[in-house]
Amino acid sequence: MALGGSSGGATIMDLHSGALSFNDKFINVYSQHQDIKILTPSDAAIYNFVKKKIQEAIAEAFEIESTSFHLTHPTFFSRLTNVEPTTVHDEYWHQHVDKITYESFHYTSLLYLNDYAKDFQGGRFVFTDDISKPTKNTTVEPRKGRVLMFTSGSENPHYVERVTKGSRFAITVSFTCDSSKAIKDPEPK
Ligand SMILES: O=C(O)CCC(=O)C(=O)O
Ligand SMILES: [Fe+2]
Repeated sequence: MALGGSSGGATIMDLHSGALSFNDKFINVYSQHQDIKILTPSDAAIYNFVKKKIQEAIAEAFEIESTSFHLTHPTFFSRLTNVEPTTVHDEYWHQHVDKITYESFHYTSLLYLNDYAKDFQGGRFVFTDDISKPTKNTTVEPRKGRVLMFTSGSENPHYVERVTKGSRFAITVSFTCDSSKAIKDPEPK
């Protein structure tokens, strides 16, 4: 992320494609920085180990076979801040359904990399019961190492509160049941 960064409040780096926010657009960090090890063999091994653990946890929680769903794209790091948005990509606080935003998703997981209230203010994850007229919320406070897993359809509309202070880091690890949308584990780049 140090090689780019949005001019607004949301920076993403997709491990699969190499898309990295850069001012108000995206660059491909893999093709533009071939001289730099973006993903070392040990980074890739850690990612793939964590992905496998999350996949097993989803299989257990939702009582499905871990072989029946696969990693899909995008799978990305995110950094959210209170900087004013410059494009719609920066507006992370809108309610949405992941399956609509990211068509291939069936299971979404988030691994939080730093702590709500300590490293940043705001930025809690909120499930709403009705996307057009919410009447109740379930709120998740990001904490380093905490994993949130949910099905990506219209049963789980959600949003992220605006960050008011600090930087919030997370990684989205997404899964599909459609084997034609499966991607290989990220490799060293
Ligand atoms: O970072 C999060 O907690 C969730 C972000 C989100 O909802 C998304 O990228 O679809
Ligand atoms: Fe989402």
